[in-house]
Amino acid sequence: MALLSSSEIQSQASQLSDWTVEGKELKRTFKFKDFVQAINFVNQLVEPAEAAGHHPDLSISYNKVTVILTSHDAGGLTESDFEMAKTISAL
Ligand SMILES: C[C@H](O)[C@H](O)[C@H]1CNC2=NC(N)=NC(=O)C2=N1
Repeated sequence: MALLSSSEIQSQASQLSDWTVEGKELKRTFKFKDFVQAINFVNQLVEPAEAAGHHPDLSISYNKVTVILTSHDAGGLTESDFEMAKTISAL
């Protein structure tokens, strides 16, 4: 998947709420009631990530899950990252 230009990134990001572009990453923190709910959310990510062959970088801190999307192969943001952000937002 090809790297997006900065204008493509801006236009894609404008279609997403609650995600921020930070350098070569698309980032969002989700907050839950407790750790179990946070882990449930992480488990829900597994199937769409496997289906897309595109995997988020995750960090979990008690009831918060930070999701970072970047295309490691391409070395930056691609269409796959924005598609996965939309998929995750819709869970
Ligand atoms: C072979 C396999 O498709 C690749 O290793 C995929 C797997 N998942 C991936 N996920 C992400 N976020 N970036 C990648 O470059 C990537 N590469």
